[in-house]
Amino acid sequence: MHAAPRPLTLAADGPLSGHVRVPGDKSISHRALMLSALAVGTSRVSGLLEGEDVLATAAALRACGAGIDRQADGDWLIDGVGVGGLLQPLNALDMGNSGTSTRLLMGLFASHALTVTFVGDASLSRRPMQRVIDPLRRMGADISASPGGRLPLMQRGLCPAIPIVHDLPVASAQVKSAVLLAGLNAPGATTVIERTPTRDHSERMLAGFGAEVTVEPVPGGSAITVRGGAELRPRDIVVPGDPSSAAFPAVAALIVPGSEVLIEGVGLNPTRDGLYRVLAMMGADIARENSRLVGGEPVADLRVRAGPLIGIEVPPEVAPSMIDEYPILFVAAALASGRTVMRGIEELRVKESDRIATMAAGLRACGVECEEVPDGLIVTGRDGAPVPGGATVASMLDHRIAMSFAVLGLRADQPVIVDDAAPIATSFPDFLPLMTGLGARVG
Ligand SMILES: O=C(O)C1=C[C@@H](OP(=O)(O)O)[C@@H](O)[C@H](O)C1
Ligand SMILES: C=C(OP(=O)(O)O)C(=O)O
Repeated sequence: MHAAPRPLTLAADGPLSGHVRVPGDKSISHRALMLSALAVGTSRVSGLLEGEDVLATAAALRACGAGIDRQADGDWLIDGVGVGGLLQPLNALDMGNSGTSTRLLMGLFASHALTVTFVGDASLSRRPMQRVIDPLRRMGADISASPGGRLPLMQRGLCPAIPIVHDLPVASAQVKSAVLLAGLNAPGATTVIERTPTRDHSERMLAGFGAEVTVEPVPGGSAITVRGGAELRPRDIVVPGDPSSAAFPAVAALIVPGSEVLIEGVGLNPTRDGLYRVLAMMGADIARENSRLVGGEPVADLRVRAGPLIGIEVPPEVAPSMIDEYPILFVAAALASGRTVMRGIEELRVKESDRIATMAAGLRACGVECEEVPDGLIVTGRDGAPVPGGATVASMLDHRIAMSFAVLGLRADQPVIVDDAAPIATSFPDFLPLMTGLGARVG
């Protein structure tokens, strides 16, 4: 997908300022397309993230019979085929760099009698799929994966699927969602037991489309149950701004002295807002203004002002609510005073890259002291002093690594060169114009 590497360096000559709006939430955008494609009739989605990951989901659903079109006003119209109504795709489905597309679509196709081949880029082809293969096999899918339970893989679904109770072995919203999506076309109740809460967009949106979903406390967690067989009703969805994307301008504003930035319309679902809670514990000045509900999701404008940050021990239980935000938290920690200890985050090792190892290597190259441990990273902050920089860092086909080091460059004595910024287009295609609009300079 990404041809020639595109290096990127950002710098700041003075404070960042302005009002910005980040693109639509990636998790919600994937789910809006998938559930609309299974509804009977036409759904409208406003604010859909038009990043490569979400476009991979759209292309896959289109290849299986859903009508998916972008309107001149930027809204997307989706003509659904009904639960169980997807058609046999003619070619392999290319998931690009997107774990969410792959795992959720595997679930969705597991209850269709279709043979589907999933392929992806070099990063996605290294990521573990066994965590979805296991429950989907129990639901009746026949899956042949590459060694280690990886892509490329071929799957033959069963229609209807067999309802199961699945106790999640890892805290993963993708696995939870895959099982619930398969359960839509299974007779009776399909239940996922979750020990630690993870993002609940699937549960919220399934209920919004008219599926019967219940969440009940069970010893040591909660049981999320979907009842199969219900017809999904089309609906209009407004996608809030992505808190995971907002994290980059937010941390940029915190670390560039004198900055004040307003980020409008940021989704702050409590299963997603961990970074903002942790930054507040570190002393960050981030005010939530104009709190409201958008499309059933809590949203606010974030006013971020630069100021000193204090290193802390980040409570491991917060991890699922900010799992994608650790790379940029490592950057904030690099500018804080004292040590920031971030543990219980071994899941970072199986994202688009090993985010602990990739960030540790790049931070060290930029002169930041850090200690990698099996389940995390301990960063010794520079107490507000700029990092030395003067290094080229590898983004490893990982959008969040690329954006994190671009932001670090804003507070570095010498340039921080990101070797390849092309992956940023997977989740935040307008990252660069947004950052330059706030006063950053491409250096
Ligand atoms: O369900 C989702 O939309 C996502 C869940 C998380 O993955 P895991 O479920 O693998 O933790 C997250 O890292 C990913 O960016 C999006
Ligand atoms: C991990 C991520 O996404 P995915 O799993 O969908 O590739 C991410 O966006 O940081």
